Amino acid sequence: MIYTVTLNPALDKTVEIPSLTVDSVNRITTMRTDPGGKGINVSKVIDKLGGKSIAIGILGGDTGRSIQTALKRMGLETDFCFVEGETRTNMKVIDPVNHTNTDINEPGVTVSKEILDALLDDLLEKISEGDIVVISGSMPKGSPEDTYYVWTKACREKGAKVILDADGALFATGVKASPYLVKPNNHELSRFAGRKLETVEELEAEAKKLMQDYGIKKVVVSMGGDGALYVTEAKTIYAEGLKVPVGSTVGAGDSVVAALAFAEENGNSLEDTVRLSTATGGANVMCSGTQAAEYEVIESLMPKVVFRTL
Ligand SMILES: Nc1ncnc2c1ncn2[C@@H]1O[C@H](COP(=O)(O)OP(=O)(O)OP(=O)(O)O)[C@@H](O)[C@H]1O
Ligand SMILES: O=P(O)(O)OC[C@@]1(O)O[C@H](CO)[C@@H](O)[C@@H]1O
Repeated sequence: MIYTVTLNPALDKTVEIPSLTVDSVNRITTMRTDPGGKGINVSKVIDKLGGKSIAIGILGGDTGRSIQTALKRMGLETDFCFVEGETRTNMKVIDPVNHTNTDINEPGVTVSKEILDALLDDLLEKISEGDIVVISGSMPKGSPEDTYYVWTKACREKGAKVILDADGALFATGVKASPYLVKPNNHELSRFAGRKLETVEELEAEAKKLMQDYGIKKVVVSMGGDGALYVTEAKTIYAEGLKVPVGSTVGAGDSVVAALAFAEENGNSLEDTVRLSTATGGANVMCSGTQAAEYEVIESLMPKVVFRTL
């Protein structure tokens, strides 16, 4: 089974504002809302790929209830813990004239360490050897900085494979617990390295260093429209990004993580994983908001994926 952990979900409100201008009145031309937060997006995409997952995490208030209802309506299995406060609403502003995507993310609810510990205990009771646990996104206020380290270590000790997708200090502490796979984007990996990594060679070297230093088995470095680098002990593959019409790039990384988890569960070869992840990423950027792409679109893109072993 695949479990996705979203400690700080969000209702994503995606609005279109042609020629967005700061210090001025801006008018919205279209808008949509989607249940979001990185782990939740992963669960939505796994479902489209034909897989099953259980989405866990923390929700609060009417916004939290509307997210839970939307996910149930999609047929997803969930097991969220409800806390005091209101789950955040994140604004995603798309400017179709200047081709920009601007994220305005709220901080989210405040939680206590006791709530996090209870949620982790609950997860540890559910998981067993061979399960996949996807831990991604930011954490609610009040969470200790080492939360992803603690969760990764505990899940790993139960024999689960942890996929970690986080940024900054959450990533830097999380990797110390040896997750199975990490998926930083090139900017996140640069921040971790403390210097700008520009070439594929520099990104591959840093990914290999991560694997050596922390015992991580696989590192996937995504590079937006420039594709992704898949680094394993056996080989490294570079996949070009697909040329697709862009609806919204928000959640592109989550869709790649979903494909990676799904491929891992199914024991896919690295080549098949690369094809599926690239097509899933491409199909999802064609969608508006954080809507998950239909499998037919993903399938139609698979033969177009271009990759090479480095
Ligand atoms: N403009 C684009 N055109 C085609 N494919 C894209 C584009 N942007 C992203 N992708 C696909 O999605 C994958 C992940 O994108 P990206 O590197 O932006 O992830 P990310 O930074 O983690 O995203 P996010 O944090 O918004 O979820 C890329 O490797 C690529 O396959
Ligand atoms: O604030 P975080 O947790 O880092 O990111 C949250 C978020 O931007 O990530 C998803 C896209 O990846 C969105 O659904 C959501 O709004």
